[in-house]
Amino acid sequence: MSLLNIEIKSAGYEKGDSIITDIAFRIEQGELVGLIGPNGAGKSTTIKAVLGLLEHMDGSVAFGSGGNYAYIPERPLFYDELTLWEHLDFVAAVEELNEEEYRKKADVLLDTYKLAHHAHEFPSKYSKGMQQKAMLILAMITDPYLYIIDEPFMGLDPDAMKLFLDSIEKERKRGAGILMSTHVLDTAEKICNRFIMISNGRIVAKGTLEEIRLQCRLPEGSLYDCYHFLAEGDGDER
Ligand SMILES: Nc1ncnc2c1ncn2[C@@H]1O[C@H](COP(=O)(O)OP(=O)(O)OP(=O)(O)O)[C@@H](O)[C@H]1O
Repeated sequence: MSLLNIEIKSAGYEKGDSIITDIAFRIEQGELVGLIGPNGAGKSTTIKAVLGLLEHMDGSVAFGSGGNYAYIPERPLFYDELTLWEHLDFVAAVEELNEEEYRKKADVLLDTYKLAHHAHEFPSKYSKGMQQKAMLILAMITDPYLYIIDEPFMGLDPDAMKLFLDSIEKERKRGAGILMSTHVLDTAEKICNRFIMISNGRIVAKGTLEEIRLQCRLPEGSLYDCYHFLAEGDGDER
């Protein structure tokens, strides 16, 4: 059974308003799938459809059984009056995590991401990159079977970027599936197993880089070359 199986005929923010059309794909265990496309193409809308946040949704979204999924939004969200440790305690309570185990795991993650000294401060006051790292820790603490990540690279410094990529790889090896939207194509090309390219609310190509190259007739092309070929002329006009 796939970790995620989505078949959207049409979806949008208001009844009858179709922003995305005929979007269908699956995510299997241990797969990192890149959701790629120009500004306004419909990547965030696709993610919102998966999360069940759209007013208009004609189609189906099926999650594989066996645990929880984690959503990491493009703009981190925190409770103003809670410290990072209090956020961790909150997530642990909601997810009913074993106290001893999650505290041990949290210590390691806080250390790895160099947030141990800031764990009793308010994440709402962190820098952008620190907030992104905090969001990632809050997601990883729950051992999700599926991650849905909207543009993770903005604001991360080179060390944080490497940490993030290492974490993603570790989670993938554990068997978690990951759907990740991004504009950072050279990184996506290196780390994603498959891609879904969206333009004007529709899938214009999907598959491995090899398969996308074939679809674009660019046998030697980079992901950027294929993206450029597929998105050319689309811009953000709809
Ligand atoms: N809350 C909203 N209400 C109405 N329309 C919206 C809303 N959010 C986005 N849209 C519209 O949906 C379309 C797709 O936007 P979406 O945010 O999904 O694009 P994206 O591919 O994630 O772009 P970006 O790369 O800029 O983040 C755009 O035309 C946008 O104007």
